[in-house]
Amino acid sequence: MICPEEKKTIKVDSFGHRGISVRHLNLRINGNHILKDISVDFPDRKITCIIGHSGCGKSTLLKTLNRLNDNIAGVEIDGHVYVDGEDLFGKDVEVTHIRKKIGLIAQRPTPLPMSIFDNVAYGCRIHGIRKKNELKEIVETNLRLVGMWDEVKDRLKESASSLSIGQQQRLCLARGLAVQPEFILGDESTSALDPISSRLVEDLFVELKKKYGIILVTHTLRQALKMADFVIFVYMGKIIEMGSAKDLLEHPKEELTKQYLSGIFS
Ligand SMILES: Nc1ncnc2c1ncn2[C@@H]1O[C@H](COP(=O)(O)OP(=O)(O)OP(=O)(O)O)[C@@H](O)[C@H]1O
Repeated sequence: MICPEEKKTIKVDSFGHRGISVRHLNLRINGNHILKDISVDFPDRKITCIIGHSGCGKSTLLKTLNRLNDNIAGVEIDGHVYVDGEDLFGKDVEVTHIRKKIGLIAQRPTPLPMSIFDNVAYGCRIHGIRKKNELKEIVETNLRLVGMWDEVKDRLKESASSLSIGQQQRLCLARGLAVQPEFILGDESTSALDPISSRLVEDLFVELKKKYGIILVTHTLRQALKMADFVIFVYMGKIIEMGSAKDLLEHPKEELTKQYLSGIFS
């Protein structure tokens, strides 16, 4: 599914699922070449984990897929990212449209300073949904999806900040899912959580891949082993190796990948 060769349109597999295609993506900040000629396909309904040393560009790659690097001072981006055949950097593409399609779950939970209900309803209101009953249904559906409905159904009007950190992270996931994205990006989304909350979110990602394409940055090889269908190893801004999780994690081909994995596992 993941292949580096040149393609201008995204591949639609035999089930009609689509994905994100990155082609010759370069990103510089104040002349520093951070992402170097990245070409990769991220398949739909699979989990792809991006691994690599601190500072190699994992988060920058993820943020680029959500157009979060656009406003960094001194940033220059060239190359292409296609989502449903649409160029992410195309002239007429609106950032809100992209963020609806591709939701990002940050490292630390980022609940908005409002109630639990309003957090989940937030994006839908922005996208024009106003009817109370419709919003109620959306909030319930998405809180159920992240396994939180029973925990919070009697306190929906309470501030989101009253939730535990693990609950806040699941709430953020519910907020992202409420606008019906196609892809979910997770930037070390469990690293601020306790082990039990972390496992809950990991299990959730595995469940969610039935409906969504998921791309996760992780430092935890255990997570990659548990969740990933595909793994990409990045070193100093370049993709060194990519492939099925089993092949790459258990039988890496490249020396740099071997060194990285042996350092982590030893
Ligand atoms: N806003 C910025 N301004 C200048 N340099 C930046 C900026 N954001 C990232 N960088 C640089 O880009 C490089 C890649 O950073 P990035 O955060 O993508 O790495 P990472 O692999 O996600 O690291 P970590 O695992 O530690 O989170 C680093 O050298 C970093 O200092």
